[in-house]
Amino acid sequence: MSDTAIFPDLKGASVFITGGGSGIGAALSEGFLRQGAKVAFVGRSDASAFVARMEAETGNPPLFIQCDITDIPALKSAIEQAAEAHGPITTLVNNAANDQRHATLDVDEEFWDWAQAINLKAYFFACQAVLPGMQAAGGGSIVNFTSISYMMGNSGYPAYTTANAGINGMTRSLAREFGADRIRVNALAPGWVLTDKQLDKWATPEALAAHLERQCLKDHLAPQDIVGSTLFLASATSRMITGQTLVVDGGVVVTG
Ligand SMILES: NC(=O)c1ccc[n+]([C@@H]2O[C@H](COP(=O)([O-])OP(=O)(O)OC[C@H]3O[C@@H](n4cnc5c(N)ncnc54)[C@H](O)[C@@H]3O)[C@@H](O)[C@H]2O)c1
Ligand SMILES: O=C(O)C(=O)C[C@H](O)[C@H](O)CO
Repeated sequence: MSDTAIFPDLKGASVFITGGGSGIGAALSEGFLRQGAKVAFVGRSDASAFVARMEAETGNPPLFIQCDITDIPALKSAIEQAAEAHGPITTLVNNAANDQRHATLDVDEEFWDWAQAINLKAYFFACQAVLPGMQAAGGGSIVNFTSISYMMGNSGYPAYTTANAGINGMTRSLAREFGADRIRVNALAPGWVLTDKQLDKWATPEALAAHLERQCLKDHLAPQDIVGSTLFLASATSRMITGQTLVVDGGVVVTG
């Protein structure tokens, strides 16, 4: 991992990350662990190999709780379990999502509900579950991952882009409602980040070249490129920033 600034207030902080065992989420887990934070994360599949690797490489093992975030009672119970182990959660990172491609005319109600359950509903109920603990702790920071895909007006995954836009509205409303409690709620919109899954599923040479053409900065983003901005939004370094969407995309220029 490339060098990242140290944020002293994150040492010992109780951090909860959805989907923290692979993709961008794994880089985020590692980034918080290297700050000395107490990290709990949820994911659907067994993450014991990742936990062991983090313990070996950072000396600070994360707590993994197996959970499908579309099961809201299970998600709430995982958040309670994390708070019991690490103390009230003062940083929530809503990261888990699914950008499965789909054509508008093929979407049925079941698919729509599934897409919103992962990409929007779980975000809201994770926020709801951590807010009372943050109020009692005197503050906290929530980082909701969204995407530039809806800002670009991309086709090919309309249920996902709808949820991404919804995340920004939810972020601004929660920032307003809980600002007086010193709880900050921000969104982070990555550009195209070349995770193993993106490379495996969607990244053709043509699509990559076309995307780079639209970026001001001519390097593709890696998961590590998202870590510093997330740590910044979590830490008190950004204490007067709330209700914002931070775009980390290499400067994508959106045209007609
Ligand atoms: N990779 C990109 O190019 C990109 C671009 C823009 C935005 N984003 C956003 O960044 C975030 C992370 O993206 P990523 O590319 O790392 O995704 P990913 O699909 O590689 O990883 C998502 C993680 O969430 C977990 N997850 C998915 N569904 C789950 C469920 N129902 N229950 C529990 N865990 C579940 C997965 O197991 C995985 O660990 C997402 O919010 C995504 O919208 C990614
Ligand atoms: O949000 C996602 O999952 C993306 O992959 C967004 C990318 O920037 C997009 O696919 C590139 O056109």
